[in-house]
Amino acid sequence: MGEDTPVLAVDGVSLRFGGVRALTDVSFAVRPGEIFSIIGPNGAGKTSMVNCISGRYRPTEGRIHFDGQNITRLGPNRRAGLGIGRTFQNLALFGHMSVLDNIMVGRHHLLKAGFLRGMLYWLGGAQTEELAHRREVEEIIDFLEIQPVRKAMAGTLPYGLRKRVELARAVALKPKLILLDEPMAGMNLEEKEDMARFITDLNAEWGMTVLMIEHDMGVVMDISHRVMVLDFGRKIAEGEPEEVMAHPEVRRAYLGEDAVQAEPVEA
Ligand SMILES: Nc1ncnc2c1ncn2[C@@H]1O[C@H](COP(=O)(O)OP(=O)(O)OP(=O)(O)O)[C@@H](O)[C@H]1O
Repeated sequence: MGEDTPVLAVDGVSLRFGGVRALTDVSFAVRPGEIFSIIGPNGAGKTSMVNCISGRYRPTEGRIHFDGQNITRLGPNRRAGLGIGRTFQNLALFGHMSVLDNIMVGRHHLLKAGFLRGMLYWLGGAQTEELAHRREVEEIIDFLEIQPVRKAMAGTLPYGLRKRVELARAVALKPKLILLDEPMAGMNLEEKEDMARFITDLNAEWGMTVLMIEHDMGVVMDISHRVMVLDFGRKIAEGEPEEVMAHPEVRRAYLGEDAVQAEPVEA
């Protein structure tokens, strides 16, 4: 596979719920090492698109390739196993479990040793594997700066920190592509700045390709390499942040038609 093969290629994806057209003929590709953001007004189809990629929804039409492989018909678990990780718009942590256990849960499918093998090789392979496993989890905990709360019950943490633990759990699966659904939602400015830094570091230092839905335009413009804009389920623009924001249809979708028309028009 060449370097130019996109990590993710979405081709002509449409999604209907009965009479509702959530997505209409959307195509785009995410390149290796990119932070790619999907923006758009409420109900534009952003979460629907992420759900089509993670396997939660099956597109009515179109194809999705991950790393060159057609994954359109695969279920969510197979896609996760291939290297697609995700976080959710609403928190999905086990509130009564410790931060450490919440993160370990994410990794269980990565352990090769099954029960029998574990019994046979307890003093050998499985134990070594378990140790390596723990070391990697500790590395993620250090990286996301959650050491001080590693033993705390996840449910007792402030919201911003819980979001970070959720990110840690997704990262623990070592995904090649991570889908972030509104990672900054409900955060204060400081929490947003921290989260933006973690996402850029994950991308730059750990080489993780990121596909993100985010409403906070400041963050999107700051950290995205490329942005796609959806409106009423259709793609209306795609490109680098500045060029997308200058696009007349994007301004119309965000600012309202009147605001755009009110601007002086050159003769
Ligand atoms: N499970 C569903 N059943 C029926 N309609 C749905 C379902 N999920 C989404 N829709 C509809 O599909 C359209 C796109 O919704 P979606 O949640 O993908 O938009 P969004 O851009 O993520 O919005 P928001 O920014 O508000 O989260 C909306 O009209 C929504 O009502």
